[in-house]
Amino acid sequence: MKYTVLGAGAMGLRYGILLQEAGFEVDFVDIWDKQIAAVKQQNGVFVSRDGANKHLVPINISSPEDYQGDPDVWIVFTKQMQLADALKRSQHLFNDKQYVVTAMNGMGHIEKLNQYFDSNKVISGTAMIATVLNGPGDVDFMGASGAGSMNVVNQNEKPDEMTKKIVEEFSKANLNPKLTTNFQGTLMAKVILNSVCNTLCTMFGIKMGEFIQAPTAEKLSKQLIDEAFDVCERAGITLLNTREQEWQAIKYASTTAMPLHFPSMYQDMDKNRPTEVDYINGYIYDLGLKYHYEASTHDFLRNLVHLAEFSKDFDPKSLL
Ligand SMILES: NC(=O)C1=CN([C@@H]2O[C@H](COP(=O)(O)OP(=O)(O)OC[C@H]3O[C@@H](n4cnc5c(N)ncnc54)[C@H](OP(=O)(O)O)[C@@H]3O)[C@@H](O)[C@H]2O)C=CC1
Ligand SMILES: CC(C)(CO)C(=O)C(=O)O
Repeated sequence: MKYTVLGAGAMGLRYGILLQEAGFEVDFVDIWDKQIAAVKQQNGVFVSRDGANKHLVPINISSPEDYQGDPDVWIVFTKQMQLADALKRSQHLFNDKQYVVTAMNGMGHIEKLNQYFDSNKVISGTAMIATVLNGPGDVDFMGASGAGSMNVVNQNEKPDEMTKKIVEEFSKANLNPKLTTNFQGTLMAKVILNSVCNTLCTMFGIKMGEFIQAPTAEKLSKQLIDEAFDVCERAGITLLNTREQEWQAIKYASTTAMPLHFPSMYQDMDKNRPTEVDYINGYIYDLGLKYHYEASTHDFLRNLVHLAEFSKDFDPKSLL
């Protein structure tokens, strides 16, 4: 099938290049001008694995306004804050026969996708695949080839032939997809993992492998897991994991799967960009409020991340 990636950043490049290398036709569309300019100027993307073996991979990249393709499947991987703009600028390229796949972190993206794609054509998921964009046109795939994995779930929870074909092609691309039929429970399980690993590693500027060795890691994680599970129970969401399995998933990711990874939220904070915390810890807190429950630790952490964002932007000279 033919794929077009919308959002050719770290994860968009990872998915698109792995599919391209597996023999599928892939184009890339981005709203980030510097990325398009760098890729065009150097005739491709520099790809490394764990910081080594940097090599140039040719790709087709355009802005939405310049793109003319008609893919079978869109793969959407923007940051949550960029999605509305990316979809609006690309809307002339969408049609009723196309499917859309996304494994963005946080929550908020599905409603935006549904403004352009029928829920029967929306396939979401979660990616345990760590990737770093060093800068425009330069991406680092973290972890050994084939090490990451993902969950795939239809918004309508009814996998059709097209879904099975996408899963088959993603398997050929070494993305290790696992099909589930619990939409909210699959997505929220990843939101909870990110609400622990991404947020705490970002606050302290540490890698996941460092966080998990801290004597307080289990206590901190379990407090956040418990609050998030309390919210989901009130919202009627049956999570994919039990509380204990969620903690084990965090331990496995941090100890074994990606100990050297700075989560994507840290990468944003480090480069003075806004983070996705409102779509992760903030989403959990806001969902709880709808059911008269305050996930106050998630709210406190969300506000700490915002304080850190603010302090990064703050000019101390303004105090003089
Ligand atoms: N990276 C990862 O390991 C994982 C990420 N995800 C999720 O996937 C989605 C896409 O995230 P991801 O692919 O990480 O993000 P991107 O790599 O797409 O983010 C890149 C964006 O950041 C901005 N940017 C500006 N300057 C730089 C720079 N020097 N280096 C890098 N980026 C710059 C640009 O937007 P602008 O100029 O407008 O700020 C650019 O479009 C998110 O929802 C994320 O949470 C999920 C699993 C793993
Ligand atoms: C790779 C992983 C799972 C780490 O939490 C992630 O989702 C991220 O970096 O945003």
